[in-house]
Amino acid sequence: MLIIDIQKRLGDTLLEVNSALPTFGVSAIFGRSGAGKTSLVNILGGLAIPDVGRIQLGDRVLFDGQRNINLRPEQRATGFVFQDARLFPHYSVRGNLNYGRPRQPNQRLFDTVVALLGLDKLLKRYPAALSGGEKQRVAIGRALLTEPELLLMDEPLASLDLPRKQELLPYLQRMAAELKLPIVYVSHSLDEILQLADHMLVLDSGKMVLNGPLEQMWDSPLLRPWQTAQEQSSLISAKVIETVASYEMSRLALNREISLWVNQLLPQGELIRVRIHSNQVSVCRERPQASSIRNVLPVTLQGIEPSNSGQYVSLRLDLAGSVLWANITRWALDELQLKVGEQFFAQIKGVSLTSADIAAA
Ligand SMILES: Nc1ncnc2c1ncn2[C@@H]1O[C@H](COP(=O)(O)OP(=O)(O)OP(=O)(O)O)[C@@H](O)[C@H]1O
Repeated sequence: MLIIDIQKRLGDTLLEVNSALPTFGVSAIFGRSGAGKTSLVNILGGLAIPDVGRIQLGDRVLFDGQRNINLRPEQRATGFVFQDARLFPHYSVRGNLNYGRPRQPNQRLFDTVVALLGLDKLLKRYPAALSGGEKQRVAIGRALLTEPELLLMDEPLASLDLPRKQELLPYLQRMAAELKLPIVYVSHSLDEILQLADHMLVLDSGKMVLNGPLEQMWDSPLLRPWQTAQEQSSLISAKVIETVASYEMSRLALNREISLWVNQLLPQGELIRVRIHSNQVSVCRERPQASSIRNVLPVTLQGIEPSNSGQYVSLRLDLAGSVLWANITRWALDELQLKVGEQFFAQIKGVSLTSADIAAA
């Protein structure tokens, strides 16, 4: 565990975090501008000092105010990746990658990182001849080659345009999946977090308001301010149990009886996280016959929440133990006379799920 129990006054804001993050996978730090995300990451890396508290990574104490322990950044074994790549312009890519490596560098790790980040063809180039996305890949490689025990990434995609972001995301996904290294990842983007993170900590005005596994945090009402009705969604993890190559569809098992078809060919046996937009889910009392919709799934109504605009309501449904949200009009709610505890069917179009909605879990 990465134990964080700190306080720091930042002007008018008191940053106060008391939490534990897992020491595997990607933990996203999310929140509004000025919430304290960068300050928290700087504190973890030793670039800023808390007023009081303790930070412990596994059994290593990085900071303990009471015991006067404050490891310097280089003693903490943390790698940093910032918004801008901060490469040395007079060093080649190879020179940048070698900067800050241990005295007896691990050649196998060098080869792995170069392959993982697709840097082999860039090694002789200088930063001026790299695109923004390529520079960030080098910055990430350089951080990994310092052989850190914790990688801190402060909005590494924020300075890139959308095509460059999309170019870099698969590298980050591969890196997160293949390296056994905890990553703390600051982001403004729920889309990015969906693609990368396993865990999410949300800060609001310096206070931690959410902290837990991504699926459990995803539909929290506290995240609503970031989501328009079109963006409201549920997040469900499931294993790929069947693929139909001729139709490019895959079936995900939600439990022994219930499964979800998605319009992607996915690797058999892989655990997948899928986002289902609430506007793409409709409900019906009877199972429709001969429908074009692939997914007609039994659900139980757990709750009905009004929307801000009052035009529609959000139904909280139990789908094989996972939460599924459906937005329907108030008119439909009145007509169907839905009551909490009732069982009926949810319909989800397989084609409503795109690659941006699907990530490895
Ligand atoms: N050294 C400091 N002294 C005084 N106030 C500070 C200091 N550092 C940060 N702050 C303030 O603390 C708050 C949190 O800043 P921080 O940069 O950590 O937020 P953030 O969530 O990373 O924001 P952004 O998403 O805009 O980068 C802001 O209001 C900022 O002005």
